[in-house]
Amino acid sequence: MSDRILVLVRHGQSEWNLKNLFTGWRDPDLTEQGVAEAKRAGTLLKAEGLSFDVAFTSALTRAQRTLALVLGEMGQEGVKTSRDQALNERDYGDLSGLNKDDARAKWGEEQVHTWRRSYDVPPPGGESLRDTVARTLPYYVQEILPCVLRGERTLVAAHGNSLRALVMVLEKLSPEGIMKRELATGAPIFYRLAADSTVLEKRDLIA
Ligand SMILES: O=C(O)[C@@H](CO)OP(=O)(O)O
Repeated sequence: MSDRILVLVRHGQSEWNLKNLFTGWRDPDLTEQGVAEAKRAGTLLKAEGLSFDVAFTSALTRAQRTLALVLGEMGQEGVKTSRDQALNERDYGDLSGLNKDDARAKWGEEQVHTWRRSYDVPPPGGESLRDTVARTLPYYVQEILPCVLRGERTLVAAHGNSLRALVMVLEKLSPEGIMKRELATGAPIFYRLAADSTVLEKRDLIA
């Protein structure tokens, strides 16, 4: 029986991460540092002796490019890949494109933190993390999980909050627990699942 392996990786630093802008569904590319982070993720995964049978990513450039760089570094360019907007970043609505410090100055530290990290308070015109879970989870259950359970080693390259939505489910975190969970750019998280889809083993490949 082969292992049920799932690796999640957040895209490398984007131009808008660097400029400190709310990004959401906007589509900036990776910075040079982001490219280096994605390559380092590939090197780390290769050093673990891992290879992948299938990959998933969002409809956004920064995640797709990260996936390509990871697979390129592993010498695995041909891996079957699915792209879907179900894995897109949480939609930041009216905040998209605004500077995060300017937003804090305008609405206050606490309000901006609530918009960024609460479970169920959406930013104006955008999605809460709960809304993001509601669109990523069906895709996970219908498309990603069946591959993992069939024993196909699976890589998902996506975004801070679309991956926090999956991490919440995988790690059975409460709404309070997920508030404190930050995902670093280009830092792979390795999971080995049981046949009932619960997590047997979890490792952060960058401490
Ligand atoms: O701007 C965004 O889309 C996200 C990820 O970079 O930011 P935050 O850390 O506020 O969730």
